[in-house]
Amino acid sequence: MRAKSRTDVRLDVLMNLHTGVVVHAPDTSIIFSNHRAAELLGLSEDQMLGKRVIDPNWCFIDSEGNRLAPERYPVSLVLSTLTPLRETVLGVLAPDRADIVWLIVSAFPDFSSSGQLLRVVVNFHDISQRKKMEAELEKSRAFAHSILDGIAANVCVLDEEGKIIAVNQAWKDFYVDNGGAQGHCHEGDNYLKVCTNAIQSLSAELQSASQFYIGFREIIEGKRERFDLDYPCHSPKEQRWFFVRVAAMRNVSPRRIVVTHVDISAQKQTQEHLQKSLIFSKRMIESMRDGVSVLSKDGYTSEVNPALCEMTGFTREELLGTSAPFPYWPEEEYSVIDRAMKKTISQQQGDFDLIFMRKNGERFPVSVAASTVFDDHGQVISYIATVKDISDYKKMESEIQNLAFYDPLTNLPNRRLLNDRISLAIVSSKRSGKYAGLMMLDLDNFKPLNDQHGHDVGDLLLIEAAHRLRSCIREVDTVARFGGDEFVVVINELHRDKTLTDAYLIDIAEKIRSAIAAPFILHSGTSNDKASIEHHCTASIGCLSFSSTVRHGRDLLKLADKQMYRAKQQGRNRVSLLQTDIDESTISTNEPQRSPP
Ligand SMILES: Nc1nc2c(ncn2[C@@H]2O[C@H](COP(=O)(O)OP(=O)(O)OP(=O)(O)O)[C@@H](O)[C@H]2O)c(=O)[nH]1
Repeated sequence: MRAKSRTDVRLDVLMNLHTGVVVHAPDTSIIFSNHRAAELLGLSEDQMLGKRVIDPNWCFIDSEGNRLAPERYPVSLVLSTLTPLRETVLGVLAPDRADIVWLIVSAFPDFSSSGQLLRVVVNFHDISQRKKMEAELEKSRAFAHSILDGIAANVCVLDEEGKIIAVNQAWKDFYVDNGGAQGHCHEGDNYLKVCTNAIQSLSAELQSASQFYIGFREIIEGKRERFDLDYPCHSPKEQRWFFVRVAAMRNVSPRRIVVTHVDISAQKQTQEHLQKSLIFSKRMIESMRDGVSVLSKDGYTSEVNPALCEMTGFTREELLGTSAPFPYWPEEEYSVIDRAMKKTISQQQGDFDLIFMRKNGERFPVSVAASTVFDDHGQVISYIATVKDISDYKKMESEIQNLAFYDPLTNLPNRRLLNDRISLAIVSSKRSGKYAGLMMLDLDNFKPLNDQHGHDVGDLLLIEAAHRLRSCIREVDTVARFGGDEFVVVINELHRDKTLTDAYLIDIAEKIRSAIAAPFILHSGTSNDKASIEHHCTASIGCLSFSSTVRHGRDLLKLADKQMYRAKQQGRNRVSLLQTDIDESTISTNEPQRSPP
């Protein structure tokens, strides 16, 4: 077999090159095409050789997918300009092929030594795969961008030197909102320069600016991966706050850094309002005149106000952190207060009158209003109790009680209480079967003392007379002021025998009469003008014994009154006893007829 000539070898190589090669004559007709060219162009060699116009359905398209007119084909351009065409990207639409084959095409004119155009050599190779990857890449870039643009935060991506290489839509909008020119958004600028300008124009706080620079530099230098910062970005018109996160992307080379700014002004404002309202509540609690104690949901004291400390005598430090039994609970009241606490927990609130204890051990009455505090989800946050010291109130209450039942001048029981005591004596007599005694006493010639020395001196005598009466009887017995200079004495459970009772009654009445008959030394006048008055006074006493045969105290009082007037009539300063056993008939026939003695 004949060895191939060098020309044959070259032709073989050319024919089998991986690059497509087509040679056109100056009239554009194809004079050479290798296998790869036919393959890439989607034509048979027969369809190519000697042809100018190929299949009408066959064409080149540009990168946008537009069909190219034949005069813009590479060969036509070289023929018209007689200059080379380098690396043009073209797509081939072949009739029998579904996919576009993308080529990178170069074409060169070939001249003779005399400068005559001999041919145009066109070469091309397949970049479809690369194009496909680029399209995929573009798709994923578009996808990433749409995600970025969908983020409300301002995001920018920096290269390893801190240059901004991408920003999202929110960043662009923010830039424009802040007076930046539409279309420009710092892409290509160094991020630190952008920050410096922003800080200068917005007069932000220097401290957060320097924190930011340090953190940012460390990320750029790869010393740390991430940092977060809240920073003020106030404009003359607005108070704004931002949260910034600077983070290096993971597993990305070369290094990329993502900066995210989130406007947290609303959150900050809410925080500030919350802070203010917390301070307000604290001040309010502090300024409350009632004591306040706040317990955590676990029952530990988390707050107390100065009023509670003052009231109890314990310091804030001594009360904070304490749990039941609290230092101001008296031991003997533990169970009562504990019940109140449990009631508050089960019913979410409660009002209680309790006894608390001061640090010095003194007990004092308090009124406590306790309630449970819930969060928005209905979970218990704490318990709060306001504590009012009601010592004064209780004192007043007892004074009112006194006024209702006691005579303010002598402090003896008044008529109302006397009626109760007589009723009790009747009940007690029924139970014991013993007689009780009743005395009606009227001072003799009291009026002249008033007339001569005035009512104040008369008052002094009434007070002293009350003392003397009290000293003549037992604790269990009663001396009441009936009115004016009249007193009533009730003596309980004397004897089962009436005669003995009467005798005993006379004894007491005589004792009283003697006590009243003793001279009264009355000190009148002011401290500068004091006078001592000696006054002699006597008493007329009507007395009777009674048992449970009597139903109404008022009947006894009427009978004793009548008896007392008898004593007056008999010459005063004496005791007169009703000797008959009292029953309904005695009462009806003994209707008192007061007449002046
Ligand atoms: N100082 C003073 N006098 C009173 C008070 N209540 C009543 N009196 C006076 O007490 C006097 C009682 O009157 P009488 O019992 O009729 O006068 P009396 O001089 O005691 O006469 P006899 O009872 O008949 O001996 C009246 O002058 C009343 O004004 C009082 O609270 N203080």
